[in-house]
Amino acid sequence: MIREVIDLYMKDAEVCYYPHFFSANEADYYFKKLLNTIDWQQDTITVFGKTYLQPRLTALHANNKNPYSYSNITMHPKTFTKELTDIKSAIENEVKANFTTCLANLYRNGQDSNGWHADDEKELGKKPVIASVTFGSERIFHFKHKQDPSHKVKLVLKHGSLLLMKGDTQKHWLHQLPKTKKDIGERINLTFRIIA
Ligand SMILES: O=C(O)CCC(=O)C(=O)O
Ligand SMILES: [Fe+2]
Repeated sequence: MIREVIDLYMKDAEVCYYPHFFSANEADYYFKKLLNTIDWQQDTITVFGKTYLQPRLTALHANNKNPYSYSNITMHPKTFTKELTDIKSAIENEVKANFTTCLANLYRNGQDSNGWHADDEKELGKKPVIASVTFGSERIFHFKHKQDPSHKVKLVLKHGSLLLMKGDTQKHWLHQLPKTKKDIGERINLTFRIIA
């Protein structure tokens, strides 16, 4: 299959965006299925010694037993569901990587968010390949260069889209999913990663 792909041409990074990686029908199907079959939970995180409820629900799935730790929490994976396996295969056909792990995020409404961070934990390796899929309400996504914060990139992550981050992206850039005052519904994000 031939799909539209947009290279973001960001300095010190390798990022590309597939606005319609999945068809509208596939995306509708996966959104409903994932909402109902994933065991979503709200974890607490500790940042600078203070404990907060995460402003979103999450789940970790993998084809190995390797945990994933960030912001002082350690998640232990469950096995992949049928839909996660199918989505992973569709991405791997395009991306030529073998993902082990999926961190799933459920943003319940515009008040749920994901603050500035880089996915640079050492278990992801030196140049992590991260494939990030969106189902449900579209949201704005921001990048900011670590050494040159005036260097910013914004994009809208659409229903059924795929954002691919590789190379030195995590080394040189932060990303976030800000809150929005818009009255919007749920968004599911799946980030496929390699944790060997
Ligand atoms: O929801 C998103 O699009 C971003 C998720 C993300 O950055 C992460 O889980 O590391
Ligand atoms: Fe991230």
